[in-house]
Amino acid sequence: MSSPRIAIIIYSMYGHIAKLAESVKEGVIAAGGSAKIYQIPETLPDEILAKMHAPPKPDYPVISVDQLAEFDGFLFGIPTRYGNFPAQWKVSLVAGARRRHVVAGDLITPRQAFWDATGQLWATGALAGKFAAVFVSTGTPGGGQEATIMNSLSTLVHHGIVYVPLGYSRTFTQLSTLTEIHGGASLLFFLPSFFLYRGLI
Ligand SMILES: Cc1cc2nc3c(=O)[nH]c(=O)nc-3n(C[C@H](O)[C@H](O)[C@H](O)COP(=O)(O)O)c2cc1C
Repeated sequence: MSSPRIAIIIYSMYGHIAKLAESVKEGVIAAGGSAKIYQIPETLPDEILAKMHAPPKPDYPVISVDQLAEFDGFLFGIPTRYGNFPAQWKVSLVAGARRRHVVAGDLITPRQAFWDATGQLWATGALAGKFAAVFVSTGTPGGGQEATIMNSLSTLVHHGIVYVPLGYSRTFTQLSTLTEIHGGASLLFFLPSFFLYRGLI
């Protein structure tokens, strides 16, 4: 059986998700697979990013929504915004979709957010039956890691993408330890179940 084609797809403004993505990739390799890291398009103009003290973007290829159908599985990296996607991933409110950025007095129309550009894929079921997991970064330990993942599920469900949970069956020790700070969705632990789900190991 051929290896599943896995895309690690991230947005990272300050580099934390990018760093996590490298660990996630190591986890895929350790589980016997391979994966490539992609980043979604930035929607903010450079002037705004500079005001937000954002460092230069990581050096990953930018993925378009049309490429999603080429993969069997996804690992989505989301830096939380109040327990939800950042607008680069998905503009959650209708009002937000009409938002304008003001730069030096000029109005700049933001680019369409990644998930918001997947209507055609949704309507044709192009991503149905593919597999996905989500990893997040937050600024604070109780900052909404699980809320962010839960809020991503509606998008996955609409596409018919199967969410692969971490679960506790193989991770109880790691997730119940009180000796270190950790989240509840460490990809290194979840990945073997991803491959099990695919019947690959
Ligand atoms: C508008 C906004 C909202 C945020 N909301 C939260 C939040 O609810 N909880 C939290 O812990 N961090 C929050 N953060 C911090 C980001 O999650 C954090 O900077 C991000 O995970 C860093 O990832 P990155 O370095 O890959 O961009 C927020 C940041 C911004 C700009």
